[in-house]
Amino acid sequence: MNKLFLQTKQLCKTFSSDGQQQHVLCNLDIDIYEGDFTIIMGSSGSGKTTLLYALSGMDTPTLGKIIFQGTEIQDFNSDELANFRKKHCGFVFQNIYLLENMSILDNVLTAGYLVNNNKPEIIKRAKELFLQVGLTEEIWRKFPSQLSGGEKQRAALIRSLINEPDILFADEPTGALNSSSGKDVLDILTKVNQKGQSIVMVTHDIKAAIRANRIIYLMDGKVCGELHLAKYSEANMEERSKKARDFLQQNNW
Ligand SMILES: Nc1ncnc2c1ncn2[C@@H]1O[C@H](COP(=O)(O)OP(=O)(O)OP(=O)(O)O)[C@@H](O)[C@H]1O
Repeated sequence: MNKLFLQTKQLCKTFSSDGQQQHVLCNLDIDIYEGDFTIIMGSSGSGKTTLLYALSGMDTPTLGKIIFQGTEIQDFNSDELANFRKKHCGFVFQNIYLLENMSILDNVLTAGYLVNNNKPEIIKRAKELFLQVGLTEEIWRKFPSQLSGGEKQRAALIRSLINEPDILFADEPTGALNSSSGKDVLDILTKVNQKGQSIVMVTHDIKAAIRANRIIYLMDGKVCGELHLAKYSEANMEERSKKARDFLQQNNW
């Protein structure tokens, strides 16, 4: 088993509105391992995004601990949290959030320069990543509004990887894409994971879920099931699809 990397201990998140409390995450103990592609699934409202936001320091838990490589991040102040996110985490979302007034290349470089002021190194890495995901120079010179949804999501992925994050958090990154663009994005995620990138991703899509080697199923803010799979390869697609479908059925998905 890979090295323990990110952990929650008795993690709770409660939202309060109009005098009502909603316990969205309830005493979660989750271990995430380095190099894993971990998927979080569950029905709508089960707390998947809330968990992802807590794990990545984008939101603070109500109770409990989040331990990243031995450091408890829930006690960080806002500057320390911002620093943690900038240095260690990459993010991709269903809504892509590229800056519209900059070229795709500048979107990526700007993210890179926030962490590394060695500009030639960032430019070199950005160009290598663009070519790896099949975005040509003609495309990276364009502005976001001139790209297809799939191209934009690939660009957003490059932006999230430019600083070589320890962990990539993804919230339904294929949710708004057609199946061919979705597959391109999943192929990239699979490739970077095979090179060692740790990924935690929320999805509703079984095609996305079977790229992972671990699926955690949430129900009402608790872990109600977990499936371990071999690392993805085209050769074991059928077998892993069946295992994932059976697992999801057992969990009344
Ligand atoms: N900032 C907030 N304030 C109040 N309630 C919230 C807030 N964020 C989330 N919730 C509530 O917490 C519950 C869980 O939300 P969350 O987005 O984590 O679910 P999810 O499993 O990701 O759902 P979906 O699959 O529909 O995206 C929902 O009932 C939601 O309304």
